[in-house]
Amino acid sequence: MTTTEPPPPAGSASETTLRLGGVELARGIRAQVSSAAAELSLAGVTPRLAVVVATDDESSAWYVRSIAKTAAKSGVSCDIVDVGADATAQDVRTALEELSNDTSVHGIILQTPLPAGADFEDLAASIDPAKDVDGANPLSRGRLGAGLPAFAPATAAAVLALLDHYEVPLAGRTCVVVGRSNVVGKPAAQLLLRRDATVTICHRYTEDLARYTRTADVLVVAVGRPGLITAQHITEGAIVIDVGTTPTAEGGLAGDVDETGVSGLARGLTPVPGGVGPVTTALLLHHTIRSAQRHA
Ligand SMILES: NC(=O)C1=CN([C@@H]2O[C@H](COP(=O)(O)OP(=O)(O)OC[C@H]3O[C@@H](n4cnc5c(N)ncnc54)[C@H](OP(=O)(O)O)[C@@H]3O)[C@@H](O)[C@H]2O)C=CC1
Ligand SMILES: Nc1nc(=O)c2c([nH]1)NC[C@@H]1CN(c3ccc(C(=O)N[C@@H](CCC(=O)O)C(=O)O)cc3)C=[N+]21
Repeated sequence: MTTTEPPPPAGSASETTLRLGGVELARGIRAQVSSAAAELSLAGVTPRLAVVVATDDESSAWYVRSIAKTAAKSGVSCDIVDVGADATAQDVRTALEELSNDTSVHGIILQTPLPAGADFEDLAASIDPAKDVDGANPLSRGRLGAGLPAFAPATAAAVLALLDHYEVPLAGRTCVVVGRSNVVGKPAAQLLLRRDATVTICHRYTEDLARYTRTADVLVVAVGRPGLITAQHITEGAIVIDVGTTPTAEGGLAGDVDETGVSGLARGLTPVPGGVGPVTTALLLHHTIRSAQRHA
């Protein structure tokens, strides 16, 4: 066995897979956030986001660090409210209620996962819908599903923002979403449906996953299992959005898609890191700005 992979020969098919990076797009969104934050501050309002954490999960920690760093650079004030991984559901609820009642707070996000015995859907109902910048309150979810104005979960919004940024047509196209969490898979599917795509949702109980994913013009994968999607799961020319972010032993992040395997087959693939993640963070702040503007 060789320890290093030989580079692909010049002119090989892998050159045709476009890297659908999110860093540039995120930068643009952050620039909008910064100028809107500056305008708000002239009006005496400091946009403020509160992140409620009750987990030691590494993937969540990555995200929280990324939110705090990006907020600091963009003129958004960010409070990390860490109630501890041993918090009770009532501890989390109390924190969410206090932040909902605090008029200086414009955005609230509750990180997943939660401690055993704390139900996300149940707790998210305590987030003031006006401050629900990650679309977690069942009221926001229902409105989104009904096609009414509401904040979409930032990750699902980031999937659509990337597809739009790279001008991927959606109306009438076949989109397959792998993963059905309320935070990512389900809302992403709803947003795609709203854009007139034909949408299939796959999950743990889907038999013969590849049978469905191979039908996809656009494949969105949000599972959290590195290497789940291989060359046999996609059809030539597919656009693949990899939402997965699993921390690796080396301190990096791994997506759900076997990048080497699908390269040359997919028309485009989002990298991990540097794809959906940065756009998610930027959009969360963008939502916070919109909430602060309404408040002002
Ligand atoms: N980049 C970003 O901005 C973000 C990245 N993430 C990452 O995305 C990933 C998914 O997050 P999240 O939705 O919260 O995770 P969840 O664990 O809540 O959901 C995972 C989903 O994947 C499904 N699933 C599990 N195994 C399989 C399988 N073998 N085949 C098909 N489906 C499967 C599950 O199905 P079932 O429902 O049947 O159990 C479930 O619906 C994680 O890696 C997370 O870190 C999350 C949010 C933002
Ligand atoms: N209620 C809730 N909503 C979430 O959206 C949510 C959550 N809980 N719990 C944890 C997961 C994980 N997640 C990530 C988002 C961005 C990056 C991200 O920005 N990653 C960068 C790298 C980060 C960095 O460089 O600091 C990248 O992919 O390039 C990672 C992970 C959101 N999640």
